Amino acid sequence: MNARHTAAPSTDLDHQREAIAGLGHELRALVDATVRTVTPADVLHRVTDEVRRLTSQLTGRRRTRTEIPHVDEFPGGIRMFSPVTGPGNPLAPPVRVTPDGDGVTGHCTLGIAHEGPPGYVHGGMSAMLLDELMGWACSAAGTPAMTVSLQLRYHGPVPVETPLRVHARVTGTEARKVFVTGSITTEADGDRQLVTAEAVFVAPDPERARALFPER
Ligand SMILES: CCCCC/C=C\C/C=C\C/C=C\C/C=C\CCCC(=O)SCCNC(=O)CCNC(=O)[C@H](O)C(C)(C)COP(=O)(O)OP(=O)(O)OC[C@H]1O[C@@H](n2cnc3c(N)ncnc32)[C@H](O)[C@@H]1OP(=O)(O)O
Repeated sequence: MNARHTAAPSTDLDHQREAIAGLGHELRALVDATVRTVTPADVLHRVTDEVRRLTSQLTGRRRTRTEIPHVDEFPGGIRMFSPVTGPGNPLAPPVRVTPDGDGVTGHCTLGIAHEGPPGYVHGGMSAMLLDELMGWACSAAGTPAMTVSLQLRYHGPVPVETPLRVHARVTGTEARKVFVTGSITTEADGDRQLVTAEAVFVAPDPERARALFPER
């Protein structure tokens, strides 16, 4: 058992978030094992039955499409099930986001499950990381907003199984529009930008925001 499971949670919310993160962590390991295994078909069939049995245990009420999970802070905070930063989402690496001097920086390592060319990250995955981090930069600048335009340049392939750094910063605003740039480098070579991005985000007007996020 690792520290993730033994640390004493301070509140019910912490307890729930820890449980969600614990399941996400194990599912991520399952996904990695699934895309790597060369095990014979009979073992795969056995595991398939076992996974089906486990899935059937997640019963009870399911959240609705627009429901914001009670473990989340929206907008601009913890998103437990984000496909990029959510510790509870096995699709997420997950990226750890920290504020920095002029925006936000994300740290993550992608696996074979995120592969495009063999050994390298899928271009759509790079776009997703940048889109998300640029969204965090908007929130960090006090303007939660949604992407209306995203342009990427792929300068060099991004390796899997290599610690990465994703940086995003707001370069300007114009009424509800926010202009943002972003980049991906390896941790080892922070000067060599492998992917760069430019995006426009728009903070929805209040009426639009109420219609889009009725549960907020
Ligand atoms: C109740 C409080 C809640 C507040 C919550 C507010 C925001 C929270 C939002 C996000 C944060 C949450 C989570 C972050 C998660 C992920 C991060 C990754 C980001 C994404 O994954 S996000 C998904 C993909 N994203 C979309 O799904 C957007 C689809 N879109 C729309 O839903 C509308 O577009 C909307 C609502 C954004 C704005 O609608 P609207 O009605 O409020 O604004 P409007 O149309 O008036 O445009 C205003 C000005 O933007 C210009 N403009 C518009 N489009 C443009 C374009 N393409 N290029 C250049 N400029 C453009 C116009 O030209 C005008 O400019 P001007 O005023 O100068 O004419």
